[in-house]
Amino acid sequence: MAPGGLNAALSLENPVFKAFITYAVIVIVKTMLMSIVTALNRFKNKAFANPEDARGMKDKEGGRLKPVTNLDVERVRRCHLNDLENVIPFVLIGLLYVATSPALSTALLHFRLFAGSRLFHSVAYLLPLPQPSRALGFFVGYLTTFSMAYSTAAAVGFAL
Ligand SMILES: N[C@@H](CCC(=O)N[C@@H](CS)C(=O)NCC(=O)O)C(=O)O
Repeated sequence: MAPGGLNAALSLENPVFKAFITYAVIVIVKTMLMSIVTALNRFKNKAFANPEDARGMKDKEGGRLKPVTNLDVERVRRCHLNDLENVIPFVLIGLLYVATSPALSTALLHFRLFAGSRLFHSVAYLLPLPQPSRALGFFVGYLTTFSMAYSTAAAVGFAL
């Protein structure tokens, strides 16, 4: 723990905390944008989740649009869910990690690897790129968060 303890670690004077806030905001906003990408794909494919969402829109025969499952929309939804499965642990573990006052260079390496891997995961999922591209994006991010979790637990001496 740095001199000044938890207050100093979780202060805007701490460059590690400031870097964490920046990268956390990037991956959270990126996750939020998946809702917009989902909505755009719903309109593009006329694939709505609820009857009321398709109000005023007609099918090819001029009838009322019925809710349908669309492969493209489902792909975006899985990508969004995968972000949630990974970004939430990163943000929670990241806060604990910052509290242990890691070196700035080590912390930045973790934050950049995580953010870069999540952006790559989405590109690989949405284009899509051939596997194992997406799996690589997933595992780099997953292992990065795991490494932060291990460092955090080690910093407190695995105090069970
Ligand atoms: N919830 C995930 C757990 C495993 C995982 O995240 N795998 C990565 C690499 S293959 C992935 O992109 N899965 C696709 C997905 O979550 O839709 C799944 O069902 O696949």
